Amino acid sequence: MIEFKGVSKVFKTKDREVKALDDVTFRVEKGQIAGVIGFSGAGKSTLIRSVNLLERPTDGDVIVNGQSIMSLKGSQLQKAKRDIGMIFQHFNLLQSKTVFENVAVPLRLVRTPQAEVKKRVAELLEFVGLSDKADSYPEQLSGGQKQRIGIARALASNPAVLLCDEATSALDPETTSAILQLLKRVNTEFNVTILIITHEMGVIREICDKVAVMESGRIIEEGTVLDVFSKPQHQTTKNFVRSVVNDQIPASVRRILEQGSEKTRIYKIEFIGESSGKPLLSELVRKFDVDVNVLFGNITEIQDTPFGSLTVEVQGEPESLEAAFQFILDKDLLVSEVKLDA
Ligand SMILES: Nc1ncnc2c1ncn2[C@@H]1O[C@H](COP(=O)(O)OP(=O)(O)OP(=O)(O)O)[C@@H](O)[C@H]1O
Repeated sequence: MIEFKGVSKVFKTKDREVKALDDVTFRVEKGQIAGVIGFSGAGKSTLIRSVNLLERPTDGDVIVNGQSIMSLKGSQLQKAKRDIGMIFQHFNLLQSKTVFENVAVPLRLVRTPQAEVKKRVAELLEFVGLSDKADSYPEQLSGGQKQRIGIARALASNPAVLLCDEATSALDPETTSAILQLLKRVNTEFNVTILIITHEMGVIREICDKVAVMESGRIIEEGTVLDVFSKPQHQTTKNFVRSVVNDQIPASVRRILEQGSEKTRIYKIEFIGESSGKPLLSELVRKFDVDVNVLFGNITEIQDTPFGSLTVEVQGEPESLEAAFQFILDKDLLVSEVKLDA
């Protein structure tokens, strides 16, 4: 569990002060995967680095696994930090050490006996699928392989919490997906709570349960990933959602709208999960004297839940259209009429 309570951080430089975090309150439950998204400079790195005190907040409190990390000192703080693993955008591996020795670093720090080190590193390399690379050096690995080693190293001390600082930003889309799936396994197999910071909404969509959107050091919106994707409130959030779910009116639909006819209406039916637009469409055709054409479909998956919209054209006499519209309104579906100025 990670909890930020009114956390602020002010950086003082020679000529000015920067408020990198401004009264941030946010909670990640045990076993959750939470993502924080924001543009460059929003304060994401400062936020994630405050969890293990790589940055010490100037105000507020950070609670990790039930204890205020900021009140700890000396050996107690070291012990608490061992319970927090971290992976980085540029992997931060030691270039002069083998893969085996890189993964062993946290174990060596606490003087783990050699036989135990060997056993644990072998387990970890197997978990990340790189048992055959134990004697290689980081420069001999691909980006994805380096991040797998970063993950193995971060897990060496059996942490309850894993911090991911733009962990996939340097990777291509396919490798990103493989690393995200590995993080999902870390979460489900070891019940590790994961906090991810990213500027890519695709990362949030693929593995997060919860998301917070940051801007100018503040959290401007937060919620479950499904809620934030389906009902984004803030313009910045809408822009992030748009980067993975295209909700613009396509040119072909625009042309129909421009022609404008009282015998045609266009609707966008949004759906989440099991409910889909299909039964509605066949019912419309059966019950009313209208024709229905699907103009545009847009379906994505948030974790394993289908999410998207269908844009349909309904044609008929004005009274049939009105009756069909009332029927749609009575349904428990998110339906809106598509208009040019929308
Ligand atoms: N050590 C520092 N000294 C002074 N200002 C800093 C320092 N670290 C960060 N800042 C400032 O704090 C603000 C937040 O920075 P931060 O790196 O947390 O943002 P970010 O969202 O992680 O951005 P990016 O995605 O570019 O890393 C920025 O205005 C940045 O310039």
